[in-house]
Amino acid sequence: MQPRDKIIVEGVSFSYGQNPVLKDIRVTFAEHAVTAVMGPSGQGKSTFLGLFNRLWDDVPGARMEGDIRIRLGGRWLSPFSADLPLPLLRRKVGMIFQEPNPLPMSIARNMAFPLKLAGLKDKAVIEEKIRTALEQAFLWEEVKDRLEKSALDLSGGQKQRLCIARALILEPEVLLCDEPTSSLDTKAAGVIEELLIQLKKQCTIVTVSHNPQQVGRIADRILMLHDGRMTPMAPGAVEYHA
Ligand SMILES: Nc1ncnc2c1ncn2[C@@H]1O[C@H](COP(=O)(O)OP(=O)(O)OP(=O)(O)O)[C@@H](O)[C@H]1O
Repeated sequence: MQPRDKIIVEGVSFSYGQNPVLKDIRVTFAEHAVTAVMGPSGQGKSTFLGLFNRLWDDVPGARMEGDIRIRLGGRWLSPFSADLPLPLLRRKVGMIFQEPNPLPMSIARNMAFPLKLAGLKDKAVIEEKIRTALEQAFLWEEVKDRLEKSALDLSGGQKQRLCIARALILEPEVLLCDEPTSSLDTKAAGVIEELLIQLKKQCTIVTVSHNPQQVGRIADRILMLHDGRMTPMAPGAVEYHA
């Protein structure tokens, strides 16, 4: 069966003030796939990723033209739609970053935090959701006996899996990953790679990576960003120096 589109990007250009970064990008993203965005440093990969959850809303002078549609809850919506308030958009389009960013509080409170922001109060439901998300992120077994301990004492790889679990707890339909393994050692990075492959069953994943080997292992599709333009790459054809 042909995979369905999850995201459609139509003629998107983006600039920071006088600095044009993205030029007339037209691309679609398939549901339940890992799509990797590659390209040399400073070409706009993070900028592109951040368009899907309006990360650049508050940057002075930032301007986007064109259209983005994301199929959320069965409806095609623009991230800028009045039907999609920013907190809801960010629940449905989760994001993880290069440096894991747990909050300076316990593992359990890190996990409960987004649920409480979303208005959930039932303690038993929160506990169940925490367990499910930590299991999905391959972290439960490692932390189940230390949920009340500080998240800051976890290893780098564990912190990144905690951040993934914290995004998953909101049941996102899209997960944006901005170089999610670049601060990790090879072993910890391998766990995250395996995790992303598993997570595409439940989410559509768009990941930025500088690592052609990694992309070869995890991506169903590769897009190269260069000079503001985006081009699909054949698997195996990816070779560049960042
Ligand atoms: N908040 C911002 N304000 C102004 N310019 C920015 C901002 N963020 C990024 N830029 C500029 O936009 C361009 C693209 O940056 P971006 O971080 O998106 O590239 P990248 O491909 O993700 O880079 P890298 O691979 O090094 O992470 C760069 O010229 C950068 O200086």
